[in-house]
Amino acid sequence: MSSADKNLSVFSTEGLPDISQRKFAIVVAEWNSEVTEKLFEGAYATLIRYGALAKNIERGNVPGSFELTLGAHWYAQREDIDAVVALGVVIQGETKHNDYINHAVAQGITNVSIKTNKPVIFGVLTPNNMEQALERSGGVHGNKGDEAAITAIKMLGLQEKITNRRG
Ligand SMILES: Nc1c(NC[C@H](O)[C@H](O)[C@H](O)CO)[nH]c(=O)[nH]c1=O
Ligand SMILES: CC(=O)[C@@H](O)COP(=O)(O)O
Repeated sequence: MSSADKNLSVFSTEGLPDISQRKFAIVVAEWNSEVTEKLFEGAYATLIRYGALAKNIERGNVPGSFELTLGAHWYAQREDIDAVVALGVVIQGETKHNDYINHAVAQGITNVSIKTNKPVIFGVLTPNNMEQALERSGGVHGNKGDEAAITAIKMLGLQEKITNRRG
């Protein structure tokens, strides 16, 4: 199913865990900031809506999506951070540069998540053009930032269930 068939901001909220004591980091790429700011707004608002406290949400900017991996790693290594949301927008250019960035950051974020044993969420848009980016950052297809935040919350819920750990 593509984003065109499933609005990124529509999701089941059944059984979400209590996140009032959980700490989140949101790492935001500055490239295409008109879009990444909207992703951030969506992610931040979703965390707050489902119970996170503003004082428990930290933001860090990185220059481009390629740097999301290291930014996420620095946050995920911190003992007090429970989950990290990485937000970026890599728009296809004339060359394959975007492919290298996309693959590197997808793999990099996966590695950080496994290495630190924490949810590190891939909130990176990989559109063909700015129009597709805008459609997925608060436009007709919803907001990937909302989806990334709810994914972080759901993974914390699963972690609690599997490990019997309360936040
Ligand atoms: N073209 C885009 C980039 N490019 C920059 C890289 O992410 C990186 O900062 C640079 O290669 C230095 O390591 N980044 C995006 O997030 N989005 C783009 O469309
Ligand atoms: C995805 C990018 O980094 C972008 O600047 C590359 O554009 P191009 O492929 O046209 O050089």
